[in-house]
Amino acid sequence: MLKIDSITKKFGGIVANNEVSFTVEDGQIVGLIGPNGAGKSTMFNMISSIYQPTTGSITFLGNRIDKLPAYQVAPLGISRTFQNIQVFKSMTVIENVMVGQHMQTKTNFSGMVSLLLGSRSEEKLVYDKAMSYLEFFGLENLFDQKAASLSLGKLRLLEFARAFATQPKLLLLDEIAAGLNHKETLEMSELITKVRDSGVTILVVEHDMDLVMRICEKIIVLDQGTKIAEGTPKEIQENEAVITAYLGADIDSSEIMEAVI
Ligand SMILES: Nc1ncnc2c1ncn2[C@@H]1O[C@H](COP(=O)(O)OP(=O)(O)OP(=O)(O)O)[C@@H](O)[C@H]1O
Repeated sequence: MLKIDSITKKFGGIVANNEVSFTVEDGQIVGLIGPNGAGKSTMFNMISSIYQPTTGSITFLGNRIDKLPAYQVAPLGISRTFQNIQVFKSMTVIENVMVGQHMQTKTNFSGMVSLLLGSRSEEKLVYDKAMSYLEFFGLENLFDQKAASLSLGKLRLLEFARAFATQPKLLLLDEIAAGLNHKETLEMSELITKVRDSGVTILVVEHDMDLVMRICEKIIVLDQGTKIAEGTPKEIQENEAVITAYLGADIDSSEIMEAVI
């Protein structure tokens, strides 16, 4: 589904990604991990075309996307959430999801605004569909609440629901569990798996190792811009380069995973 081929991204003298290559297969949940500053967000920003790579290529479903502007990449079937949640805080929960749906209807954004105002016959259809997304994410009882009034956990769910409502083929989740408590993180893990089971391929950037190890089939590890490991959760937990990158020291691998997890 997604092929990252020898991607390098430089910001002046800083090499944020250095010759990074990996693939994401259809139906997988893949984790992109690494210590702070490893280049994870930069990679996400290139896949969603916020940045263009300095060199290398990104292919999505057989099409080169690394030179496309972001507004052309999203309709191809890539959606994302952001580390700093980006929902419309003055809109209600259901309105946020309806806006997320606009790419999948014949209605453009201004049409969607009139739709939100209730002037189109398509409204009920879009509203009902939005409500079914809210039910999927357990947010249906909050449908008429302003997003600004939601807790962090519910806001993360709302952003997830809004991204899912665009009906992506590939969903990029950027630290979706950041700030969540243990119970919320467990629920988020189950939700991510449920979304994948509904037919969406998922790439996650995540610092919560418990979540990553539980849900990912494959994990890519970056350190200082360079890919240092790739493998199953078990392989990654036993990888010496990963252990050293996280703790900056040579210690026993059983200790590291306790420390990291
Ligand atoms: N727009 C930018 N301009 C200059 N340098 C940048 C820019 N974006 C990222 N960098 C640098 O690129 C490197 C990789 O940053 P990036 O944010 O991708 O890492 P990360 O793995 O996502 O880190 P974190 O886990 O802390 O979010 C860092 O040295 C960062 O300072």
